[in-house]
Amino acid sequence: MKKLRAIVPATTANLGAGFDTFGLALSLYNEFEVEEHDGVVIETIPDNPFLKTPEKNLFVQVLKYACERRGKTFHGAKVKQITNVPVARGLGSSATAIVAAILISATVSKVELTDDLFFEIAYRFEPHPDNLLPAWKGGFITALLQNKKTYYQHIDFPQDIKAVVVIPDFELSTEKARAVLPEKISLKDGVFNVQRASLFISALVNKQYDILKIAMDDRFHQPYRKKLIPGFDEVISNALEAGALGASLSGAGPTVLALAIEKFDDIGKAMIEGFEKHSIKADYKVLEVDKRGARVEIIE
Ligand SMILES: Nc1ncnc2c1ncn2[C@@H]1O[C@H](COP(=O)(O)OP(=O)(O)O)[C@@H](O)[C@H]1O
Ligand SMILES: N[C@@H](CCOP(=O)(O)O)C(=O)O
Repeated sequence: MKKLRAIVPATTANLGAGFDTFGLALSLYNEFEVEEHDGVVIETIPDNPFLKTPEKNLFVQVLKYACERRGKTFHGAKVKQITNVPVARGLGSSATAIVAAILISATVSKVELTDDLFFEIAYRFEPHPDNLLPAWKGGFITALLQNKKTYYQHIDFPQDIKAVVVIPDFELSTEKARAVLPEKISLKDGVFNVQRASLFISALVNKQYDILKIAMDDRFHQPYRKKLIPGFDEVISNALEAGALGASLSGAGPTVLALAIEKFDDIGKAMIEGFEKHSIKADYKVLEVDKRGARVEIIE
């Protein structure tokens, strides 16, 4: 096997009312380099002892599965990861690892990567098309999984909208953030979210940005998850006051997302203040929408 590199964008899922449905690729990238090796050796930049453990490293686990699925023995791999997407912060870090390994396996085995093949492998590791699809294909995607089939649509995301993501300095695993969700929701809350999710799509298509503020509200997950995120309400209201078009939890959190066409730094700083009032340190990034999705390069 040659030395290969996969570059995969971060994603922000849900965007408020589109819980388990909407996902957007962002201009922040994880890189995964791999070459054949006896045994597994993982280097992570920056150093991350957790990700250097092969059993915890989804990139290695998916590579191994994809290799064995082809009837081959997995002898190991030398992996170098440049991790710009923080782990367990609601920016689709696990999806970057899964997508990278699937794309690299398909390239090595010279197999055409169909949707069926992609999802057959990906869903063994993470059942979230709202992260997997934008990480793979880029842009904004609305998706659903029914009877083992994934239905999805790409929607043009306005060029002038940027994402301000405010990343607090604590981790929240997707597993933990899903464990606090209720089994059932009321009809009233169901209607609330359907109305807002539909309005969100219409506002994007018609470029009617003043509607985004109301369209990004949610009753499916944020009211439950915010208990795990000190300052959440204040961070959202600070973002809106500073000029954001709309704001929501990013994925399962704890990162908070604001969409904006101006005042990006003011919005980022105001959101950080919201966290700081609750003694949480945070950092912000102003990101573009990634339209390209994941890619694989042959290095040597
Ligand atoms: N960049 C990565 N490389 C390899 N494995 C990863 C990576 N990011 C996450 N994982 C694995 O996936 C698990 C689940 O991560 P998760 O909580 O879903 O994070 P995120 O919300 O950032 O996707 C982690 O505990 C880790 O074992
Ligand atoms: N729809 C999922 C998305 C999880 O995204 P992540 O980036 O936090 O893994 C959810 O909200 O649980």
